[in-house]
Amino acid sequence: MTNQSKVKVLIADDDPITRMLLTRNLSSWGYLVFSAQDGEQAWKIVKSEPELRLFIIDWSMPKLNGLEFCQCLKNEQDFFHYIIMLTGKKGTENIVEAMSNGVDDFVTKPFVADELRVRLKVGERIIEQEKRLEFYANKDSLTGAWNRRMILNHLKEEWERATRDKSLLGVVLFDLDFFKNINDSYGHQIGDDALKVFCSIIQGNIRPYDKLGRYGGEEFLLILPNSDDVKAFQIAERCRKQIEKLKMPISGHNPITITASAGVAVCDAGKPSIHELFKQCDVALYQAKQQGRNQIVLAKPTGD
Ligand SMILES: Nc1nc2c(ncn2[C@@H]2O[C@H](COP(=O)(O)OP(=O)(O)OP(=O)(O)O)[C@@H](O)[C@H]2O)c(=O)[nH]1
Repeated sequence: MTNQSKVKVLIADDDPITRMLLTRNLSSWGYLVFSAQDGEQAWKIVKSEPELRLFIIDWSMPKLNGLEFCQCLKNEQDFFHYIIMLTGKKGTENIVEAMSNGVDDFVTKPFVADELRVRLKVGERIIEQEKRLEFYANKDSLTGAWNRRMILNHLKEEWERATRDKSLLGVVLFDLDFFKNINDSYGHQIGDDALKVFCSIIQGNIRPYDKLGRYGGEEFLLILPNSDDVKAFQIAERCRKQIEKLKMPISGHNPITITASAGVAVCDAGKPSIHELFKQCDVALYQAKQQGRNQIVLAKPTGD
């Protein structure tokens, strides 16, 4: 198993012997272990390892104790974490206090390895279920792009950030060309495949912090933080070229090609408003369709 495919676990304990025992056991069970000697160090690791979801945390630690660490996690990150508190404390009162403060499971030291192992497995199962729920709530199940609600949320967040930081924000509204013909000629399944291929091409051409979402049936919104009009246009054009070049194999037919048109608009330090920005994209997209499709049009700023 490569390190990339291993489940990550953060252990935080001020006792070096516990850390050593945990690291040895967890590594032999196939986990990728991150180790911290206090809550503050644990918090730093959380910031640099966003995929961490599973934690074994001591209660009494210097700087930030286990319960405070839990509160930070729950307050600052809106995805699910599974936290096992491994502590010298015992008894109902402590269990109630820990679990009322966001801890998911409670194990008293000294731990029994086999028991800890199955408790970690429970955590992994719950995290997997939560990830599946997150996916269905936030993503378009066909293409894996953000769904309409989420991409509009992201647009609002990025617009607010650009306003605050006085930075640029590029937005691209894509629409597949003559998509109805694809469905009518080859069936809905091929239409669905074309949507998936389209999205994978775009995802392969954007930066990790850019966001692609399905705005409507065959309309997709791409958010490009810190991109001026030249950069946003270039990214859209690069995607368009790759889409037009692709030959989609279809059984019983010659491979088909798909094309897309897009409108690009940019805001600078929150100007224009989201509403206007979107309108500009829409007008530019309409123009791209009118001019013959398979092209990108950069919106003309109209003032807000
Ligand atoms: N296969 C499939 N088709 C979809 C999906 N969502 C929307 N569509 C189809 O997309 C087509 C969009 O058609 P139109 O709005 O007429 O646009 P178009 O044919 O792409 O033409 P232009 O945009 O003018 O180039 C419709 O036939 C919808 O049924 C989907 O999830 N899967």
